[in-house]
Amino acid sequence: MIIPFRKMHGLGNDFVVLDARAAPLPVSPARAAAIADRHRGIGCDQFIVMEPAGEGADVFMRIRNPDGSESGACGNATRCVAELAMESAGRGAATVRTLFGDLPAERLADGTIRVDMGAPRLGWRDVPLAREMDTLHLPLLAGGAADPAALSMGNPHATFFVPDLDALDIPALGPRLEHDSLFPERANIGFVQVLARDHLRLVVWERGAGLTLACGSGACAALVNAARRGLSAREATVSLPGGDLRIAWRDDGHVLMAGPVATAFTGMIDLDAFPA
Ligand SMILES: N[C@H](CCC[C@H](N)C(=O)O)C(=O)O
Repeated sequence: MIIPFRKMHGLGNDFVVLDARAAPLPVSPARAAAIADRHRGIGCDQFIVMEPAGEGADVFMRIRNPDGSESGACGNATRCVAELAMESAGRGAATVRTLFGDLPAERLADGTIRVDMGAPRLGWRDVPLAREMDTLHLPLLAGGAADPAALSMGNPHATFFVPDLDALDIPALGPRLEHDSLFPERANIGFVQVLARDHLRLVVWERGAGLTLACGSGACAALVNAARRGLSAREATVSLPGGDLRIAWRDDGHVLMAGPVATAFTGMIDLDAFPA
C-alpha cells in the first residue's frame, strides 16, 4: 500500500505524519517502529497518525515512539497536527484530540501555533509512580542530578533542577532514570538550568526515544515543576537545544505552549515494505 507521508518537526523534534482521517491505515507498533528507524526507515522521534476524531474535535492524534510504545502527549507534534488540521479546514484554529484529552490550538499572527495542553496531573498515581509520595520531591539520585519533581502532561515527566547542564552526562543518566523502578510506565526525564524567573534552559531524555532537540510536553512539565518549586514565574521562555518555546501555566491550571512548526519534506511510502 503506497501512501503519502509528511516529515515535520517542531524545533528539530521530528515526526513522520500519516493521514488516516479518510480511511484506516494498517500501522502496527512494529511497523511504526520500523518506519521510525533512522537507518532502515524514514526516521523520526515520534511516529504520528492522524485519525478521525468524531464529535467535538478536528482530528485524533496517535503518538508512537521509535520503540513502538504509545504516548498520551506530544507537544511539538500537536502543533504540527493542528497546523495540518487548520490547513484542511481553512481555519486559524483546530482542536486535536489525544489520549489525554482535547487540545485547542490556534495560529498566532507570527505564524507560530499556540496549544492549550490541558492541566498537568500532579498526584503520584497520575504520573504514575510506583508508590505514594510527594511528587514535588522524589527520592531519586543519579550522577550530578537529584531530587526531581514529577507530573503528567498525559505522559510521565520527571524534572531535575541543576546548576550547570553542561556538567551532566545526560546520555548516561537518561536511560538509567527513564527505566528507574519508581516509574512503572518509565518516564521522560528533563534537566533544567534556571537562567531567570522567566527563562529556563532544558534538555530532555525522552521515554522510548532518547535525547531529542526539543520536547513540548517536557517544556510544559519543566515550567510547571519550576513554578511549583518557586524557582520560576508561571510564564517563561524555555530554551531547548532546538530552539525556544513560550510556556504559561494559566491560573485555571491549563498550560499554554507556543512555538513553530515546519515541514521538512513530503514523500510516498510503501507500508508493505515494513513489517506488519
Ligand atoms: N516529543 C514529545 C514528547 C514525546 C513523549 C514520549 N517520548 C513519551 O513516551 O511520553 C513532545 O514534544 O512533547
